[in-house]
Amino acid sequence: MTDTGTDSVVGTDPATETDPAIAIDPAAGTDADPAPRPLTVGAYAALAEDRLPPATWHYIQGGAGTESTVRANRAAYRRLRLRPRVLADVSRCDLSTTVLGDAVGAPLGIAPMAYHQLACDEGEVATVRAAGAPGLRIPTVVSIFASRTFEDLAAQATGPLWLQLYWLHRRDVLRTVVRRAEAAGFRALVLTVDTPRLGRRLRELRHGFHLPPGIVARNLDGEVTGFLHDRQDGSSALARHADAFIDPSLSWSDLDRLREQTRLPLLLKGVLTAEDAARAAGLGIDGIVVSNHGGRQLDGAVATLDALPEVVAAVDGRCPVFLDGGIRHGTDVLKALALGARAVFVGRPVLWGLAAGGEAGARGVLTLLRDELEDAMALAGRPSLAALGPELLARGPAAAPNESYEDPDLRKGP
Ligand SMILES: Cc1cc2nc3c(=O)[nH]c(=O)nc-3n(C[C@H](O)[C@H](O)[C@H](O)COP(=O)(O)O)c2cc1C
Ligand SMILES: CCCCC(=O)C(=O)O
Repeated sequence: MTDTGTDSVVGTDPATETDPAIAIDPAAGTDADPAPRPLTVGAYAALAEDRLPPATWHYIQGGAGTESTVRANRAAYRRLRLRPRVLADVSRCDLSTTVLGDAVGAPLGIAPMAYHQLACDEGEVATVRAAGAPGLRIPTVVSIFASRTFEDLAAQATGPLWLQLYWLHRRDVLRTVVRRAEAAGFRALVLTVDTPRLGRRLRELRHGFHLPPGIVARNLDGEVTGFLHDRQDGSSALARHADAFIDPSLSWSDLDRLREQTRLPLLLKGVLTAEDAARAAGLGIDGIVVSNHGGRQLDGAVATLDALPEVVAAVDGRCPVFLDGGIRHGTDVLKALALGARAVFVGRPVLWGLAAGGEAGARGVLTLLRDELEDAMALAGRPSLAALGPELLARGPAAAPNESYEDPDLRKGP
């Protein structure tokens, strides 16, 4: 991937007619429609934007307030340059590793996102099938607001499933979803701690965002799903739903009660400081996800790549540290791993893939990131994940954002 890389496309590739991972559109690559094969994650964003209703696109794409944290997440990657080593025998690059004890094909995972059926009819079923593709077998963090049932997902998944939780007022409902996830074979719980209320997402407000009929939080009963389908101009149904059902009193003392209910490992998602990371590690938490919710919560929050080193230092090996936010290229993954992330989670690009081509589209996005990471490891002279460390990185000068889809998050304003 180069900074000048635009979404220029190759011509008709014979492979597009046979490989569903590439022919994300049934007509793609045929004489009738010599459709482009997406060469960048950003190209999937372009396809998604063309296919999704504007309100849905803006819900997915948007951040809070001025979206400065969305931009900061990307800018942090542009400030770091790579220091390649040579003569390192890169004839074989090994991307496989373990996360929470499970073998995975690459140090990648899918960040929890609500309502994948907004992007394609199969919703999260398509997502977990893509994550389980040979060569990937990466974890999917299933949102408590998933639009397909845990049981349907477990039946289709070949990679690990983790369940993301919001701290609902209704603890009885939380207990039930945890029990169901355990019974379905989920491997971990991820408690999101950056959302005592929803960030002020101007795109949602502008579009009066609400869920279309037929898309529901399939794993929750109707007692905790109010407001989601009600349109009100200038207001977000999701924000009203969160105000009503997410308990903002969540504090450190609640973690023990959650852990008493389950033998599954418990991770915290949304930690951005050494202070909180040290406290979590001291309490014996099983993993930390450095995240600012893709810039959708506190506008102005620090970029996740910038927060990562202090969190890794504070945790000091007591639990694995993961990161999400702004991962769009294999080199982004490499930079986060070099700063100590055990693996990284991908958010919006997965929904772009789903919108562009369902399961095959999501698989295309994930495979692209995996392949780009392998390229980057080979070219940086680091054939093994174990060999990655901060000596791989140099500071700036920051490369300017690319005007093309290279940086899809910058492509269109609210
Ligand atoms: C459409 C959408 C829905 C999301 N829903 C959830 C959710 O239900 N729970 C959660 O913890 N995070 C949620 N997130 C945040 C993601 O887990 C993740 O932190 C973020 O998307 C990562 O940044 P990226 O999109 O730049 O990769 C959502 C993000 C998006 C874009
Ligand atoms: C109430 C939360 C909705 C899903 C979410 O976390 C998001 O849109 O970022």
